[in-house]
Formats: sequence, structure tokens, C-alpha cells
Amino acid sequence: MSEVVLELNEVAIYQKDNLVLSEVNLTINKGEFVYLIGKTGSGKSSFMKTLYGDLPLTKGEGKIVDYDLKTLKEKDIPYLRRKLGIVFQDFKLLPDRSINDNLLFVLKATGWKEKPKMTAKINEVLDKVGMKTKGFKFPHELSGGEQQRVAIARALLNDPELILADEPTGNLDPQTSVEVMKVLQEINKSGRTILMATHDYALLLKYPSKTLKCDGSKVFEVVQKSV
Ligand SMILES: Nc1ncnc2c1ncn2[C@@H]1O[C@H](COP(=O)(O)OP(=O)(O)OP(=O)(O)O)[C@@H](O)[C@H]1O
Repeated sequence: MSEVVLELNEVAIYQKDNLVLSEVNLTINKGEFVYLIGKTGSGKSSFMKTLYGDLPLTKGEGKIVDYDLKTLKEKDIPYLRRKLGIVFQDFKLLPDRSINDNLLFVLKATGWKEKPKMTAKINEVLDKVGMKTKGFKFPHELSGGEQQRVAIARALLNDPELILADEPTGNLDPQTSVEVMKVLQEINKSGRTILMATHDYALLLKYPSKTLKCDGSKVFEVVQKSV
């Protein structure tokens, strides 16, 4: 039987008092790769923010990796985010420290204590994204694509049950976007579940997968031909 990692029933998403999306119903099962597409301002980021607890869920029911979004408390949010790997368009690496130290910072902040285990984990995730030899570098010494691969490695540190990627290729040129996408595809093949918001239709065509579209304040699944 498939394992559900995300389930939304009749969810409405608001920014302040403005209704952004309504009657959202969807299920994502373990192992799926799902795109979230839609025009600028259609609600993709608001949707993602609701899933990682940045916007409260006030209407409808939502369950994500065993957390109930409706009853989620402020103090639960860091624990929810430990079960999610979040990747942003702008990488969000700390500029004042090396890649290894960026990853170490996250491990320490999420309760890791033993140095050998931390070092092993950092090597493991950097290896997964093809960046094992670059851990000593500072973010500004890396290309945009390399920085995003490090950001993906960071998202993998706590073995997330679901990876939320909000426009992960939004700042990258087409060729680099494909390279980052290959990394996400490999991670998905190794069993991780990924929800990726994007407006990059070329990627969708190159790597077809289940696609949800935000349009007219609704979210619905689309068949590839009609995106
Ligand atoms: N912090 C905010 N306060 C109020 N309204 C907001 C806020 N952030 C976004 N909105 C509004 O919510 C709606 C959805 O925006 P959202 O950023 O979710 O869209 P998007 O599909 O992610 O767009 P983009 O592709 O440009 O990032 C828009 O009308 C936007 O103006």
C-alpha cells in the first residue's frame, strides 16, 4: 500500500485576508515526483509556505509527514521542517562560512552532537550532489548551479520524508537548470518524494511527471499535453 506524505482536503490558502487558492484537494504518495506550475502570482509560493508552516492553514484539512497543519503550533514548526527538505530559488547559503561549515551549522542546529557522524553525513550528502571535493569552498567561490546543489545537499541532511523545492532553477541558466534537475531526479529515484514549484516548462517536457497547476485560485492535476 502506498504511504501518504501529503494530504490536503478542501484547503483554502490566504495571504493576509486575500484568498489565493481555494478547494485544494490533493494527495502525494511516498516516492512521487510532483511539479507545481502556474503563472506568476497564481499562488505557488503561498502553497509551499503553507506546507512548511510559514502560512497558517485556517481552512480545510492538511496532513504533511505526520503533522496536522490545522493544529500546528509555533513550537512544532522546527520539528516539521526537520522532516522536510526545503530548497529555495536563491539558495540561502550563509556567505560567511565554507560549504562544510554551512552544513555543520544545520546539523548542530537540528540536534546532532557527534563530530565523526556529522562529518560522515556531510560527506554523504555532498557526494550525492557531486560536490564532495568542494566542501572547503565558500559560497561565493561556487557557480549558481553548484550553490544550488549544495542547497539540495543541505536539504538532505536530516533524511527528509518530503522535499519542497520552490523554483529551484529560477536563478539558473537552462543548461545549469538541467544539471540541477538531474540531481533532483536521481534523489527521487533513490526513493525520496519531491514537490517542485516551477515555471520552467522546458524542464517539464524533458522530465515529465505528475503535474499540478495553480490557475484561477484552484489547483488541479493536468496531463502533460495541456500544460
Ligand atoms: N506577503 C504577502 N502579503 C500579501 N499578499 C501576498 C504576499 N505574498 C504574496 N502575496 C499575494 O498572493 C498571491 C500569490 O502569490 P505567490 O507568491 O504565492 O504566487 P507565485 O505563483 O508563487 O508567484 P511567483 O511565480 O511570482 O513567485 C499574489 O496575488 C501575491 O500578490
